[in-house]
Amino acid sequence: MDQRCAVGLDLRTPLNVSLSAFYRRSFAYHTVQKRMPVILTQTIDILVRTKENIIKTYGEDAREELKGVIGELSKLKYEIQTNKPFRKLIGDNWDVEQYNKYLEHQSVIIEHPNFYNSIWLHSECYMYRRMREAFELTNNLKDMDPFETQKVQSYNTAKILMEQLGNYLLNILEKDGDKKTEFIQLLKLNLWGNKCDLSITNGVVSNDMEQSHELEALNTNILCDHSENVWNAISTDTQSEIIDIVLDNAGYELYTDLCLADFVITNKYATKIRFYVKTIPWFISDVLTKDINWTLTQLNASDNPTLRKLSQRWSNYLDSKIWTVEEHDFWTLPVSYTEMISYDVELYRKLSDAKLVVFKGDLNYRKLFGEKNWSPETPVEEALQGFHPSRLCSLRTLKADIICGLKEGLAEMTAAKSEDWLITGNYGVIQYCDKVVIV
Ligand SMILES: O=P(O)(O)OC[C@H]1O[C@](O)(CO)[C@@H](O)[C@@H]1O
Ligand SMILES: [Mn+2]
Repeated sequence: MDQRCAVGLDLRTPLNVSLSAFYRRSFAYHTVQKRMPVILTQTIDILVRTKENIIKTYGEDAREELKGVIGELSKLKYEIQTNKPFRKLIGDNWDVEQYNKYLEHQSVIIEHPNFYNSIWLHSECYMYRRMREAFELTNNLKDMDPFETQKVQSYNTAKILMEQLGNYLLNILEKDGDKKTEFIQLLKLNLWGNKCDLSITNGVVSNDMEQSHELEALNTNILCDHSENVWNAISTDTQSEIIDIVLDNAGYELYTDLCLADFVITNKYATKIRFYVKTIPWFISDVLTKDINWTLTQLNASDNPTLRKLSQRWSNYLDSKIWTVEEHDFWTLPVSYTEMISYDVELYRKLSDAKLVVFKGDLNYRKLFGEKNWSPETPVEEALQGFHPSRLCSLRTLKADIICGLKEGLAEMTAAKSEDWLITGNYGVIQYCDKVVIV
């Protein structure tokens, strides 16, 4: 464990120590203090505003239950604001047991784990899992996604960008261009798709991406660019023909993921792509299976021929199992990926069968690199702390104060240009790590 208990409040996070709201100058503190209560307030607001629609969809019996859910969410907000200790989760799912075991283990290390003395990952995941619990314990609202309204808005905001990217994709799929250049271009477009995330904006849909026609200009903000290594990893033959993509957000980001996957399949760099989704509503915008189906239906109903064409191509990939959607509860546990082997060894083995595993987004980054305040020059291989199921790639725009794998001095230079460089989503990394075999 780290020295959280040994240092006073009001400090920046010490090096090599777990991120936590215990450190007042951290983004974790700001998140627990300001952002998490706002997310709960907004979710409650939406439920209240759309009450009649919800009842129409889920039936009259849902009326009282919805009240109960709103009550639970308000209670949770109060618990955060008054820093109450975490309680055990209720339910019979596998993940409930894992959360409770984890809490028990934490209680041995820290007295009464709570939002401000726990590892940030635990505090934040606990909030989303508690939100889920409120729905799960009802009879009629079990399947409800409280973030659906925001996801729909986000999809609608991105339509113009989707058309542009769709035209570009169909064009490069038809012509005999330089595949490496095209792949790297798509990879970078995909990276910037991660700027569109709803939890960082507290659920507010920004039209940032819509305005930014010059995505190219953003590429100068890639602080570590291993695109060439990623290209080499996909374009050289290995025993495996599978590429795994651990998805992050629905909306424009998901669309960029599907575009990249189409390019990979059409050009035969893999024969199969497995998309890993969350099994419960998560960090507002994270992809669930139903979001993929919904997206394809929307694209198919579009008045734009490019979007319709892509939807048909992608539905065919799914029907013929060239693309599959994979559900595992592990992804929403409050633990880092070094712990995957002990929580879900089958999943670790499954990832090992892929020729490359692509991790999308900021939260995956935090989990890949153990939610620690690394010195920015720490090599990626070291910060992975033994998590090497296969060749790994992380595409992430910076939205949390954790970073590794940067060249000497780059962190300081970037901070001098932009004080908030770690959290605005304006900077990105494309980081690659070869499979490391420990003998
Ligand atoms: O969708 P992403 O890229 O994983 O980002 C989730 C966001 O939520 C946060 O956890 C903050 O609450 C950040 O780490 C990150 O900005
Ligand atoms: Mn996300």
